[in-house]
Amino acid sequence: MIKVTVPATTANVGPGFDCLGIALSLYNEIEVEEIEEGLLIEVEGRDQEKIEKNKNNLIYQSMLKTFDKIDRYPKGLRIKQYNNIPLARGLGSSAACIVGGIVAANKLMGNLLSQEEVLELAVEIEGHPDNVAPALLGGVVVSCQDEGKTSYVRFPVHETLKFIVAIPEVELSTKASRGVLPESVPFRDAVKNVGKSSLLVAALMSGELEKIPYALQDCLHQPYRTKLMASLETIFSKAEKLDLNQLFLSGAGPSIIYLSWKQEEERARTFINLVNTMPEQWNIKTLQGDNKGTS
Ligand SMILES: Nc1ncnc2c1ncn2[C@@H]1O[C@H](COP(=O)(O)OP(=O)(O)O)[C@@H](O)[C@H]1O
Ligand SMILES: N[C@@H](CCOP(=O)(O)O)C(=O)O
Repeated sequence: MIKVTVPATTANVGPGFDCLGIALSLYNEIEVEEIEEGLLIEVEGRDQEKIEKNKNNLIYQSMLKTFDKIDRYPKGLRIKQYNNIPLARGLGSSAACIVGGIVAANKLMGNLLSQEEVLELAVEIEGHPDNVAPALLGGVVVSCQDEGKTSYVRFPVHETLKFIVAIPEVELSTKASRGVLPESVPFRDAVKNVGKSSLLVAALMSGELEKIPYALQDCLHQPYRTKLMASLETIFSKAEKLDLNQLFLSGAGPSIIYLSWKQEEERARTFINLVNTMPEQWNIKTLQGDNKGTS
């Protein structure tokens, strides 16, 4: 029996659209074993009723692509999923399946793929590197995909950072959320995002946490995506008035994350109280960064 544990991820982190992601201390577990024939899929935990338990299952599909790449196949397969990462909430649920499936298939067949090859295949399946890279490697990962090649730099998440994650019951698929993004943006918005994302990465790497709130502003995707849910627009607008500006949309949303650290507990409570005034049911989780990645 092969067992794989995969962390949730928060991608974009404000201005780092499609190129910045952080692994979080919320995990899915996958167990796989070869059987005589056929495909058996069991799913337990969060959103298990929404997950396909047949050949369309994303973990199975990711495993199959791995077997194709190494040209080795099991006789039959049993997959068991234990889910804690909610689907379609912007916490890298699909990335966790893709990375978990590839790593599990690779382990089952004798680890013939290198970590780089695992990452390349994961990016090919997901279509962008900013979730799958931190899901595989842990930590903070700055990644760039160009002409089929992915390059990245990984560094550990600062141990004092806390991620106050507000998760609504409402779903928003990554595909739908990407569909509302513009074909082009004003040059000044592009320049602003380059500056903010560069400053954000430098502050995360150097530990100059006080510079993070100023660096978290985004013009490329958040202004368009927050319009998809009235409460998102309200929370961002009220948070700005309350000077709670270390707030960003997690991945493609709809979850939002308030970044907190020492001496910030009071403001984090103000954020939680603000979220709880919204009409929908919101689940609040306080997470740390994950520096292990998939194991
Ligand atoms: N835990 C999971 N198990 C199986 N399939 C999943 C899981 N999470 C996501 N998927 C598949 O990936 C698709 C896209 O997932 P989505 O939730 O939109 O991505 P994300 O959570 O990364 O925002 C879902 O429609 C589903 O088919
Ligand atoms: N860069 C992507 C990130 C999607 O993250 P997810 O956790 O919502 O899948 C995007 O913004 O579409």
